[in-house]
Amino acid sequence: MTLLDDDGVRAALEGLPGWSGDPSAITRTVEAPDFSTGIRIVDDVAAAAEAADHHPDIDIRWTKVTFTLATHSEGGVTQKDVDLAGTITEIADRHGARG
Ligand SMILES: C[C@H](O)[C@H](O)[C@H]1CNC2=NC(N)=NC(=O)C2=N1
Repeated sequence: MTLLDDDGVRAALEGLPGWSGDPSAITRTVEAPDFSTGIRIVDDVAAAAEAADHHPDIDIRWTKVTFTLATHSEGGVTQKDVDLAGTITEIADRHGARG
């Protein structure tokens, strides 16, 4: 899996609303309608991560859930991270999260 450079990450972020980052990692904090919904988002993301064999760092703070993605084996952001970020966005949108 090829590492994305600065321009590659910038271009990818244009297609990922709410995400920010640089070639080391990309991140997004979503705000769920309530704590339980946040946990359901995390549960659905966990299933997607297992299916993709690619796993985000996840920080849960009441209704705010932060996802951070990097490909550890490559030392930075790859297409795998961009793809999972898109899936996380779909999941968060489906559960009515903002941010
Ligand atoms: C063997 C397995 O494919 C690797 O350990 C996977 C698992 N999940 C992973 N997740 C993330 N975010 N980065 C990785 O490099 C990674 N590697």
